[in-house]
Parts: sequence; C-alpha cells; structure tokens
Amino acid sequence: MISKERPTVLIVDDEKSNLRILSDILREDVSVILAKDGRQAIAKARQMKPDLMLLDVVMPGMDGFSVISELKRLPETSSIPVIFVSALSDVDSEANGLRLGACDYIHKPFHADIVKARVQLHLKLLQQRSMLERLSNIDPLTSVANRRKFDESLKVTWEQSQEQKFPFALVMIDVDYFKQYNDTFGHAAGDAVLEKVAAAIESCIDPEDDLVARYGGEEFVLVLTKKDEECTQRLTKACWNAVKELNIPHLREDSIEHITVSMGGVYCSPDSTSEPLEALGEADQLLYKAKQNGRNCILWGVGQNSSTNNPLCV
Ligand SMILES: Nc1nc2c(ncn2[C@@H]2O[C@H](COP(=O)(O)OP(=O)(O)OP(=O)(O)O)[C@@H](O)[C@H]2O)c(=O)[nH]1
Repeated sequence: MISKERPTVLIVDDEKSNLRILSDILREDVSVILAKDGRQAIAKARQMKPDLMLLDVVMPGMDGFSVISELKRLPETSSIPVIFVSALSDVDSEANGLRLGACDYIHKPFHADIVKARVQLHLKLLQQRSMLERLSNIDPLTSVANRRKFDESLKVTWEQSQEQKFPFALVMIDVDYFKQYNDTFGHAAGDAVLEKVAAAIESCIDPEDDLVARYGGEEFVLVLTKKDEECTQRLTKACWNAVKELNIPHLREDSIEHITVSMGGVYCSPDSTSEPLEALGEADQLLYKAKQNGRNCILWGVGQNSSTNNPLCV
C-alpha cells in the first residue's frame, strides 16, 4: 500500500552495474533499496515492504521467476507489484513473467526514460488502487470503518486469534433513543451526532490493534484485540464515557438528557469453540438486554457461551 510521500522501490539484479544505473535513474523520484540476489530480494521485500520491485530474471541461485512465485505465495509480499527487467526478450519468457504475476516487463538493454515512465505509471496505478481500497472500507458519514471492513476484520482477527493465541473482544454499541432525537432535531442533526459519536469512540481505541466500525444505522461495533478482560472493559467504558462527555442535549422528558449509548460485549479467548458470528450474536443479545435494562449501560458476557445467562453490568 502506497501511503508515504516518497515511494520505495526495491531493485534486484546480480550485476552491480545494473543496480547502480537503475538506482541512478530512479533515485530522484523514489527511495531505492538494492538486493543482489533472489534470497536477499525476498528478505528485503518481507522486511521493508517496498511499494514496487524491479526484478532481474537470470540470476545465479534463485532466478526472478522463482522469486516472484515466492513473493506471491507470501501474504505479506503478495500485493507488491513487480516489474521484470530482463535480457530474456523472447515471447515465452515475457508471457511467463506476466503469468506469474508481474505487472510489466522491461527489456534489457533498457532506456532510462522507459524505466522512469513505467515506474511512474505503476506507482500512479498503485496510488489509485490504494485510494479505492481505502474508500471501499470507510463509512462515508462517520469516516470510521464500514460494515464490509468489519466483516473482513472479524474473520481475520478470529483466525489470527486462534493461530497466535491472543484474546479479543466484540462490543456492539447502539445510540439510545435515536429515533426520538431525529424526530425532534431532524435527520441532519442526527447525522452530526453519529459523526461525533464515532469520533469519540475512535479517539479511545488503539488504531494498531483495535477497530471501530459502523455496523449499520445508529449501531457501531468494536473489535478490541490482545488485551486482558480488565483492560478491555476499561477501554469499553472509556468509549461509553467519551460519548457521554460529548454532552449532546437530547431534551427527553425522562431522565436521559444527553445522548448516550448502550453496549453489549463478549470476550473471546483463542480456544473459543464458538464461531465469529455466534460471538457477534451474543454481543447483540447483550446489547438488547442493556436496552431492556434501561439503556445507557454496558453489559458484558461472563465466560464462553454463558454471556446471555449471566451478564455483568459495568
Ligand atoms: N440521522 C440518521 N438517522 C439514522 C441513520 N441510520 C438510522 N437512523 C435512525 O436511527 C433510528 C433508530 O431507531 P430505533 O431502532 O427505533 O432505535 P432508538 O430510537 O435509538 O431506540 P433504542 O435503540 O431502543 O434506544 C431510526 O429513526 C433511523 O431512521 C442515519 O444514517 N442518520
């Protein structure tokens, strides 16, 4: 994913002179990393995650075709675009390189302007792709993750939790009496509340490990990873409190004078036997109970699959 101002290009060639010439051509526009063989190329790609690679084909030991096959197999390098730069100018070699997943093929001897132009073109395409990816994962009203991103993250988090043995929590969040708010203040004011609520929740979580997503309508969901139960509950309470502290007047006749949220959370351990959707269902039931309980509270499940029988109010 191309996020930095100055993209990084990994150049792989066993000929020192080619490495020097190619880096001289590119270093004005990009940061250059060099590798002199296939093994080094894979190690540097995994470690430094370049935005683009220029890869020689004929190299002693591991050739460029084997390198690209390995890069495409590894999840952390599979999306790095690779341009072959090769003296093999026959149709079969070029077709093979493209079939293996290269985005382009430049023939040696290369021309500086062609190398520059092709690199710029692929960096531009990469930038557009990453912008599209970002947009397709974001809720346009609140700018937090959308349902699509949440579904994907839940699946990945569940799998990683099982493999890497870390716990995670799912928390469903729903704005209280929101219909009444819309009816009183109008839909546009309701939209502004959703934006503020999302931002308040987002400000409390750790963007490295956690995710807040708009689940739909006035409902949000949290995925909190790698924390013990106490820390998870503390963080959830901080989110609940952050919404309260927005002090958005609701003007209800009863006791709730400000916008509040209800929450239902479950803590999933790596040895959980239930499935992600079951855990989500449990969190949803706890949220329902929190609403029945008078709203403006958090209900936690206690232990695996026992959450709905014995909820804990914090
Ligand atoms: N402004 C605005 N309102 C929305 C949006 N999505 C859903 N809503 C409104 O959210 C309200 C949800 O109403 P209900 O499901 O009855 O829930 P509630 O009034 O919050 O009641 P409780 O959840 O029981 O506290 C409905 O009036 C929806 O129209 C949105 O994007 N913007």
